[in-house]
Amino acid sequence: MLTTIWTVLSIFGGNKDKTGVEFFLETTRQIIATRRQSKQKYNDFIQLLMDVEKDGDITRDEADIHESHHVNEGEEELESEKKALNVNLVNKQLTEYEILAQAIVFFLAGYETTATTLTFCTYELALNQDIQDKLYEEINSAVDSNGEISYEELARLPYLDAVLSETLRLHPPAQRLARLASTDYKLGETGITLLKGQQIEFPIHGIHHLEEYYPNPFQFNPDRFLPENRHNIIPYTYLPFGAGPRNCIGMRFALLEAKLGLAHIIRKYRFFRTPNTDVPLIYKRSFLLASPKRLLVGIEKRDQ
Ligand code: HEM
Repeated sequence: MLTTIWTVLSIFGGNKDKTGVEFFLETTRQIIATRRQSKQKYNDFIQLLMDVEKDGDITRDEADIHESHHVNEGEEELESEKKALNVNLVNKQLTEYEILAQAIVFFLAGYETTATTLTFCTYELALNQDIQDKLYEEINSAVDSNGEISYEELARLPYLDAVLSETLRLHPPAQRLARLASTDYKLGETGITLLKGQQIEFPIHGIHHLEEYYPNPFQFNPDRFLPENRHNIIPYTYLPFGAGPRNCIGMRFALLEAKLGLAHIIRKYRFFRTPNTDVPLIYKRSFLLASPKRLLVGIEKRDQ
């Protein structure tokens, strides 16, 4: 796994410089060593991984079996999750190498993707003042007298959810998904048979921009994701977090984090288009993460 990460980072960086990975490896190694020495327990991700290493006893929580992407839920999906999550997961232990690999994936997958989502969201809000105003109204009506928003309150705000979902549709941070066929598989009546060992790629960005799934696909229109319209979205045509048993494990956390961040930012600041705002955006060539050459918007403090 680390070899793959190195390759990916080298491609991103455009050279074979391993300094970034080495920094993460060294930091994680040090954290693990210090904790082992002090025997102090922390309430965080690395501690969870260390506990798995120590106890060697991981069995799946019943609730995990029912997890799947909220708009991609179907019998087939749940069945495949059930199969995947019940296989070979008993008594899995992690080596230190695996702990390091997981920690790096979480650093990479966990930060860049959410930051990119919020960046694209501010861009769309800058271009669509009416949508920004509507979002501001919704958020303002939900905060308490201390300016705080509870988890329950955040989760029930339909327009905030719709704005982020539409951002993830129009600008999915991950461009593609990949799977390896574990067996020969005939694709319905298409005449196509996937061969065992073949890699299959799913162009998320392309699927999200097809007129037949999303009318007027290049328009930023959060209404598509409002509760009364959501049923129009065909399962597996909305894939910002992937799908199936190997979909994004950080999805719920990412949505919570992005919603909380956005709510606090929008309450205090307004985004707007400037002469330097590129419309449309100009992208760098990238095989994995969407990355514009530059993304400039104006920002001003709101009168409170
Ligand atoms: C807006 C934010 C995010 C987006 C758009 C995103 C997107 C994705 C996508 C498309 C995949 C591949 C899923 C598939 O192949 O079906 C993935 C996998 C993954 N993501 Fe995220 N992600 C986000 C945030 C996070 C966060 C916050 C974390 C961790 C805290 C995280 C951890 C992971 C991990 C560990 C995997 C690999 C899962 C596996 O292979 O089983 N992601 N993510």
